[in-house]
Amino acid sequence: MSNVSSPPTVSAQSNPQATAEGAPVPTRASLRKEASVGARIVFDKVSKKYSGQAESAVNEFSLVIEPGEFIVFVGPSGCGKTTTMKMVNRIIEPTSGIITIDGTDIRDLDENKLRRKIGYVIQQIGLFPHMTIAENIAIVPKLLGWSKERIADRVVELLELVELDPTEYAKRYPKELSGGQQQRVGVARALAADPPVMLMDEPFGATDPITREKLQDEFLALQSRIKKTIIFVTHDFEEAIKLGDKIVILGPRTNIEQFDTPAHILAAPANDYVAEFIGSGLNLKHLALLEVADTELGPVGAAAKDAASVGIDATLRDALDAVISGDGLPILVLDENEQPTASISIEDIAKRLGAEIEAMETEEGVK
Ligand SMILES: Nc1ncnc2c1ncn2[C@@H]1O[C@H](COP(=O)(O)OP(=O)(O)OP(=O)(O)O)[C@@H](O)[C@H]1O
Repeated sequence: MSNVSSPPTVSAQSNPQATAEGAPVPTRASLRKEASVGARIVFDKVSKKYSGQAESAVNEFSLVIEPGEFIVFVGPSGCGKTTTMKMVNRIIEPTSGIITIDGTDIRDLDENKLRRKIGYVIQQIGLFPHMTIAENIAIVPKLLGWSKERIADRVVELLELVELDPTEYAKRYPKELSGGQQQRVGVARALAADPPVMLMDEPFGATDPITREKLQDEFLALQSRIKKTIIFVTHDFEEAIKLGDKIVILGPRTNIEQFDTPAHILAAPANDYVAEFIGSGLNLKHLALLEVADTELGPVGAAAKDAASVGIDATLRDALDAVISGDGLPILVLDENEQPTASISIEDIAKRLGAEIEAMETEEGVK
């Protein structure tokens, strides 16, 4: 479950330079320059058996996550996603097995030190209602003994990072923000001390579909800049293919059914379990990973002058939606300057999809 009883202070994070011993006060530009990149996380035969349970919830789970990778754990309810994630910051202790971060066994790290390396974002957000947004974000830097000036600087930087205007939001209280805005603050707070690792447990799960999509897009853009190592738990396979560099599809007791890129999983599900999990919308989901720009397109003249249009940087999923809503006829493709540059038809889309799947299957076969 994604319930978290721990107070937000466990979502502590660290800046290696930022210790209570008193590091020099960096400027905002230097903070950005020093930003920690992700760490390598290795699970080696990690198991967890809760007392009173007949079977272990997590059973000999082994996985290597490289620095800066965005890994999504997806699987049915109760398969052990959250338990596995919470063992990384030692909210839950494994029964056996080893987890290392950058080569260090996490049991050899002081718990507080460990948690300062790890940002933690959960669905319930856990903002303190009696603290302003700025105070909420400042919790961990304060614990780390940062100067007032440095904290204030970091709060502004983080609010800008998550696209909330500091002058407008810093002094508000959580209840004065929408659910999506609160979730952005949750992300900002987890990033406060620049941790190399982020654990995210269904962070966007409680938001409506439109807000959720927006938060996903924003977070992807953010990750392309900050390059943390992320473990993200979700029930939602669509969310997994949109966000993950790689997806871990889990079966009962965290059995890894497939660990691969979204495109490979869609093109070549490892077994029936995965195929079933992906569901019948497989090809449609695949289209969301392909771009109009990389597709063989028709001439501008193939589309009617008043046809609908799609941007050259859109996905084939968007293009298909536009084609279908335009009665199935070819539509215009617009370049960066919004000028017609080509057309796209259902046949162009189908051809690209077929070629892509064939190429991936061949690649799989060669491996
Ligand atoms: N504190 C606990 N004590 C006993 N059993 C637990 C405890 N926490 C979880 N479990 C059990 O361990 C298994 C894995 O739970 P976990 O929350 O890790 O699954 P999950 O995949 O994250 O599920 P969900 O998607 O529903 O959040 C489940 O069978 C659950 O009932």
